[in-house]
Amino acid sequence: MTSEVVRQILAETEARRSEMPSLASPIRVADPRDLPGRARALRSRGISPIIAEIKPRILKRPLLSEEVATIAQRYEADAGCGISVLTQPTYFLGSPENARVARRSSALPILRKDFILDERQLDEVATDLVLLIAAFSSPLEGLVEAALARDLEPLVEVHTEAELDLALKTEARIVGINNRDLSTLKVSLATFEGLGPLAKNSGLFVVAESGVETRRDVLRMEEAGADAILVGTSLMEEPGLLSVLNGTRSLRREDEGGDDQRYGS
Ligand SMILES: O=P(O)(O)OC[C@@H](O)[C@@H](O)c1c[nH]c2ccccc12
Repeated sequence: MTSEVVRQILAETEARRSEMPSLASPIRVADPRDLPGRARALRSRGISPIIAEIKPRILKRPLLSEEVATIAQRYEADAGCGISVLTQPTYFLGSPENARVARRSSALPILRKDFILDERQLDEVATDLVLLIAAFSSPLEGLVEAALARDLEPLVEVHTEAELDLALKTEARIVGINNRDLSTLKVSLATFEGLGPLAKNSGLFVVAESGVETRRDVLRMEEAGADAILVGTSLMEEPGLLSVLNGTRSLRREDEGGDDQRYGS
């Protein structure tokens, strides 16, 4: 079962397949950036690795290139671990250009977030990582291999144990466990707590995705084994929250409630 919104996105993507150019020249990013390496480096400094998302839908409008650049620079300055960029155009109001701008504007690894149904979509923009959704990106094994052949690190997203098993059968080294159920769009952090330890036992780099809003949520995901945590909505609403979520700035009680001072000085 899939939600109406997701069904619509999949139908649109499917319809675009007929216009996609053939595989003349598979794309290759010049100098791939290593997400797990950066996560390790941050962790050794006591910083929680947060993959911060650029998700225009939260602002209900597409972003100007300058805005994408500003957000990307802010995420890097606040010790983010990577940047996730929505490129899905209609529902999420993203674009491949946003991924290009984000990569130009910061030194962080860039994860492209879209609904990848066809190998040719991988050549639309050069990034460091690409999201493949186990429930939709089919055949998963083939798309994982196609990504790896381009030095494009696949992050395979799962929401159930069956999908995790599917991901484990591929060559993927990074798995994302989505706390949001794409059939109901409901979020529960307990999803990661159930599947995270299973994925970790398999030796994968494990990302907790969706529904994280507070420092407490971050610590809860780390407790359950998250190597990195992906956050979209709450950062788009308040970019300054990144330094609170990753623990580089603490939220002081006396500052709570004030607008600008909410996150301490
Ligand atoms: O906004 P949130 O709850 O912090 O979630 C971010 C991210 O996990 C979410 O945007 C996402 C997870 N998987 C996806 C697949 C497609 C589009 C978007 C997503």
